[in-house]
Amino acid sequence: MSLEVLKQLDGPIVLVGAGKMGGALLEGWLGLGIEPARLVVLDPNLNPEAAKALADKGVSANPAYDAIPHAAVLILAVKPQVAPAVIASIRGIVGPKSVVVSIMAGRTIGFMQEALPRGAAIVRTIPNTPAAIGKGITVAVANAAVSPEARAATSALLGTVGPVEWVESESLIDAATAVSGSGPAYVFLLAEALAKAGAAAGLPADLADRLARATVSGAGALLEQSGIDPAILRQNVTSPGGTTAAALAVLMDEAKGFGPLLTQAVAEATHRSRELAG
Ligand SMILES: NC(=O)C1=CN([C@@H]2O[C@H](COP(=O)(O)OP(=O)(O)OC[C@H]3O[C@@H](n4cnc5c(N)ncnc54)[C@H](O)[C@@H]3O)[C@@H](O)[C@H]2O)C=CC1
Ligand SMILES: O=C(O)[C@@H]1CCC=N1
Repeated sequence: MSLEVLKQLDGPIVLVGAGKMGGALLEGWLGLGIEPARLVVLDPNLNPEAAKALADKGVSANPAYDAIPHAAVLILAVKPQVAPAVIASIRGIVGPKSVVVSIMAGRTIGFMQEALPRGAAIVRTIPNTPAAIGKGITVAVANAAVSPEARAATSALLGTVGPVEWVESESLIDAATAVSGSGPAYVFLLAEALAKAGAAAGLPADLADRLARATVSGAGALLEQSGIDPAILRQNVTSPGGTTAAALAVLMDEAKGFGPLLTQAVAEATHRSRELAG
């Protein structure tokens, strides 16, 4: 269904910025059936091998700007700090029927409305890097110029790499950025810290790495596939008076445990997202 919506788009899907997040979306799209010929990738720092690999797949990489028709969907996936210069350079690709989808942390719809042609349809989103394997999640908010068709096209495009959660209030995007946008980094840090803690407890470092990796990915898969509340899954591991209870007494400390630490971390990330608005 979603790919059908994309096939009917009038114009290319233009990705501006193919770094870690733009590249993850691109990998997801190519892996999940988007026609490569629909895609245009603009990134001045693409290395020659990457540009050739895209061209070999049928993706247009760094064509001349004036050869690019108005985009059906244009995804802004550059750093928020370079947004003013980048938007100025791509304005010509934005036509009356284009929808501009920003994945930039912080940059507001108001900022983009100022920088893009008057009346542009804009969706501000925050995806995350598991999109590369079709396991992302995106939170999105639209401005008033986004038609139901443009919203459907955006949902279809981002929906190829995971669910899309539409919200009505733009202010929620900063907190969503702190939870799901940055969140994979917190989970990877957990894997790193668990491996180090295992080595400190006497395991050979390479075994500790394998155990931590398999534990984080296995627990994530169980959470996803079982659909069971994480608190119940936690209780299922925890025998009264056993080893897990001993560890959780530290991790669930009301003052110094995971809970207050993550609340503080998410508050800091939310604050930083607001600062990046510019
Ligand atoms: N990395 C992540 O997990 C997430 C990142 N984001 C957002 O995605 C955006 C990109 O972040 P990353 O991919 O991490 O950064 P990155 O630095 O890996 O990618 C940015 C890309 O933009 C390219 N670029 C620079 N100037 C350009 C121009 N004039 N035209 C086209 N491309 C240009 C760079 O060469 C680079 O490949 C940021 O705004 C970030 O806030 C959002 C959600 C998650
Ligand atoms: O760290 C950042 O600013 C970006 C936004 C969310 C994940 N990476």
